[in-house]
Amino acid sequence: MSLNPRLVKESFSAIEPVMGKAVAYFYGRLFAASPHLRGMFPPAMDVQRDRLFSALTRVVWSLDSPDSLGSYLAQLGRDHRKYGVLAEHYTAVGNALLATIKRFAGDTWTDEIEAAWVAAYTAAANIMIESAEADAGVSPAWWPAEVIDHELRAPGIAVVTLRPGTPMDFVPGQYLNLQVARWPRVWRTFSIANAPRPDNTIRLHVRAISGGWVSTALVKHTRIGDTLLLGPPVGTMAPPAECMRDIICVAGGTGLAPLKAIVEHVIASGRRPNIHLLVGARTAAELYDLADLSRMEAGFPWLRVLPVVSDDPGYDGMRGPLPEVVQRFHSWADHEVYVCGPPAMVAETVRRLEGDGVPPARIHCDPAQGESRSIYHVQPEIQGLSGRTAQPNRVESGGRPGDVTR
Ligand SMILES: NC(=O)C1=CN([C@@H]2O[C@H](COP(=O)(O)OP(=O)(O)OC[C@H]3O[C@@H](n4cnc5c(N)ncnc54)[C@H](O)[C@@H]3O)[C@@H](O)[C@H]2O)C=CC1
Repeated sequence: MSLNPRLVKESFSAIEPVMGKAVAYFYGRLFAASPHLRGMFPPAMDVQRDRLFSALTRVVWSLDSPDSLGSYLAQLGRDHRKYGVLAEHYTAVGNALLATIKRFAGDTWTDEIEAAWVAAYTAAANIMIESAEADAGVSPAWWPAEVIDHELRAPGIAVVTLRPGTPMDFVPGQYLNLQVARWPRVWRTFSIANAPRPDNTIRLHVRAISGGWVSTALVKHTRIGDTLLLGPPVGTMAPPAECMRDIICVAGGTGLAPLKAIVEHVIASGRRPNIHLLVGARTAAELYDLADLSRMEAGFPWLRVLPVVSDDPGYDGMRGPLPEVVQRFHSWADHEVYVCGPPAMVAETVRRLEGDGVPPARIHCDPAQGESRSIYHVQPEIQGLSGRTAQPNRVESGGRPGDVTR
């Protein structure tokens, strides 16, 4: 059984335009074959669908980059330990996935394509399983964490400080999944907004998103003394290693969180690069962390914090759309660049910086965070799998798209 990334990618691109239907079909198929799995998922599946789509897209389009795919899958495997599911679910998920791809590929499906998907899924699932098994020996599946501080910093924006029951190792720039008691099985991602601290506390910057269950619970209904559940830290954004270049960080809204962690880390490392931190908000009132940032600036003369307000003509400071302000402020071609915030802001900032000659390898942004943005979540299972394989069965039957209960 050998990998054939080309065949997997070609068949996947045929499905991408109807991905919404395909993902709905996938879950229908999965729950029809394994009804007991439904209870492991949240009541509302909308975010879940996005997560599956994100994960699948990322895996398929990374098949030619085994190193980065391997570390992504290993992280995904470790992260899935918190769902507390069982080994055989990998097979159930694989079967449902294969049936779905076959159904939506229609006439283009061949035995060769099927073999390519079986090989790819089996390899991916085995990396996740092995990584989770290795992690089980050294790290908890999740961390209960106590809320030790809760500050409402602006309308709908809170800074929440947590103390995990056992210390959590993480890299500045990483994020984690979080569950509140009010919404069991609903996990949302938030970046850790500080570098590791001696007291092991973790800070989160949270904006209550309209319709966002977890973010609203965190901002409006969480009190000091409450307990939350944290998944393991994930994500690949990290401080520059051994790099003497100057740094620019472009933070949109609560996208500030991981960039603040990175800046804290660089300051604590003893290095002295010049750091420009551009902090964008729509209104001055939403510059929720300025007091803290000013303190950092006062303690580290190489840091310049530059607030930028986009939607308030009366604001007495730098005004305008953040990507435009970044571009016109300075040439950043020699800098290490970190960008985080709303996806469109990130994309536009990156586009402009690349246009101005910043090499893509020096631009760092993580693909997802916050309640409004979803993360990979295939929801297979993980524990106690030595010697077992997650290989799905060949597709045995198929109905029409939408015929999810067959
Ligand atoms: N809370 C967290 O831990 C993290 C959150 N994020 C993400 O950061 C984002 C933060 O959202 P908000 O605070 O509501 O930001 P926001 O909507 O208030 O915007 C923040 C800044 O980005 C600019 N901006 C927004 N949309 C833009 C666009 N289409 N083009 C150019 N500039 C644009 C605004 O003008 C403003 O300067 C969310 O997407 C969230 O998922 C990312 C990482 C961590």
